[in-house]
Order: sequence, then C-alpha cells, then structure tokens
Amino acid sequence: MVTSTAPEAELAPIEQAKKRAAFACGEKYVQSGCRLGVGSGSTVKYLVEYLKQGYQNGQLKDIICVPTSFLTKQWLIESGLPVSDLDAHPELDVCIDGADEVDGQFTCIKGGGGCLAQEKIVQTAAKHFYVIADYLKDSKHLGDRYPAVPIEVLPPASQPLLRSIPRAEGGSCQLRQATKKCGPVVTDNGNFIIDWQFEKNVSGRDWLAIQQRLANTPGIVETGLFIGCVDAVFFAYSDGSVKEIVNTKKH
Ligand SMILES: O=C[C@H](O)[C@H](O)[C@H](O)COP(=O)(O)O
Repeated sequence: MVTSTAPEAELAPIEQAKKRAAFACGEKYVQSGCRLGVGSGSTVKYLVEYLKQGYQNGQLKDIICVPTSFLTKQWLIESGLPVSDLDAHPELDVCIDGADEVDGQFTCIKGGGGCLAQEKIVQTAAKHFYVIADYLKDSKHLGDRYPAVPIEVLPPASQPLLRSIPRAEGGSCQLRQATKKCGPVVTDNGNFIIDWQFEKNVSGRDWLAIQQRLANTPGIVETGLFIGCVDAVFFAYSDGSVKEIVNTKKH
C-alpha cells in the first residue's frame, strides 16, 4: 500500500475527502505495468500525488499515464511520471477521473472545469472506468448537485446552438465566459463550452436519448454526460469514510 506523506490534517474537510477517494481508488485499481488514463480536476490532482509516491518508492513500476487535459499532463510531467498518449497507447487498462455529479444510475456530469471531450476519448479507450468523488457529488437524480450539462462546441456553431438546444431539449443555455480573459472559455481543443441548464424534476428523463440527440447535432463535439461506462465510484464522506459503489450492471 502506498501511503500519503502529505499533511492531510492541514487540508480542508472537502479536500481530505477528495484525497481519500483518490488514494483508495489508486490503491485498489492501479498496479505496476498499468496503462492508465488520468482524468482532470481537483480530485485527480490527488490521484497524481498517489501515483507519484508509488512510482518514486518503487511500488508502482512501469506504469504509463495518458492524460485527459493540458493541466493533468503538466502535473504528470512535474511529478516525474511516464506520460504517453493514445497514439502510442490506444488501449488502456484503467481510466480514473473525477466528476461533478454521479447519480444513482452511475450517470455522471463532467466538464465543470472545461475538460470533457478528451476525458471521454481516454475513458472510451480504457477497459475499466473508475470515478473518484467527494460527498458533494453523490446524488439521486442528475441535477440535484450540479445544475447543468457542459457541452463542448465548435466556435462557429455556438450561437445557433445556444438557441437550438433549449428549443429541442428545454431549459436554457449559456456560453461559458472566461474570468481572466475577455470572452468565452476556450477548451484545450480550441472549442467553446455551452452550459445547458436543464429543467429539474422531469420524471423518467432518458439521458441516453438526450446524449444521442446532442451528439448527433452538427457543431457539438461532445457532452459532459457519461452514461453506462462507470465500473465503480469511490465516494469519500465527511466522516472520513470512503465507500466503493460498484456498478453491478457493468459486471
Ligand atoms: O472539467 C473537468 C472534469 O470533468 C472534472 O473531472 C470534473 O469537473 C470534476 O472536477 P473536480 O474533481 O475538481 O470536482
């Protein structure tokens, strides 16, 4: 078992939860020789810390890390971990990523940090997909915790899509704006993000059908809906416990 050397007591409770989820998942599903997709976001940062410790102390040998974003790639490089890509390693053993929300059917919303298209590509290349999350992401119904589905779009399609998505699916759409730059957020792929605020409390919503309609719409690159792909979620709770919830439908 790889142990943490970071002063966990100094972390805020929510950060402690993220770290526990990441370390628990790493301990169970990352072994020497693993070809690993490494997701994006603040929870994944702790996974990178876990990998760094294991790699440096020799408990994780010959691992290959395929990042899902520019920032994750930088973290991996700074940590001295072996970084590759899908050109060199098109098939991965495992992908581990965070999420903005995970519902009772293991459907996830991702992309709150603007990363979703590369995440989905890397996830799809992996045999197994594990989500690491703190207790704020655990929901019964999608939308209980996170208010919108991020959608990556080609810039020339953004204005028509801001109108056509709510017309077709209800709710409302906003072009995500940058905070320290004038204008919209630009993704790692040079695209924009539309946040689709869907209507809440719609019973029996078919997320798969919605995903398929959106994915078939010209100009939409990918959505932050991850459906039917999660093997297990590691939720870390405020009492310090971590629970692995296995998706029995995938096993
Ligand atoms: O765009 C970002 C990614 O989809 C993240 O995995 C997701 O937003 C969760 O990030 P965090 O661990 O920071 O809550």
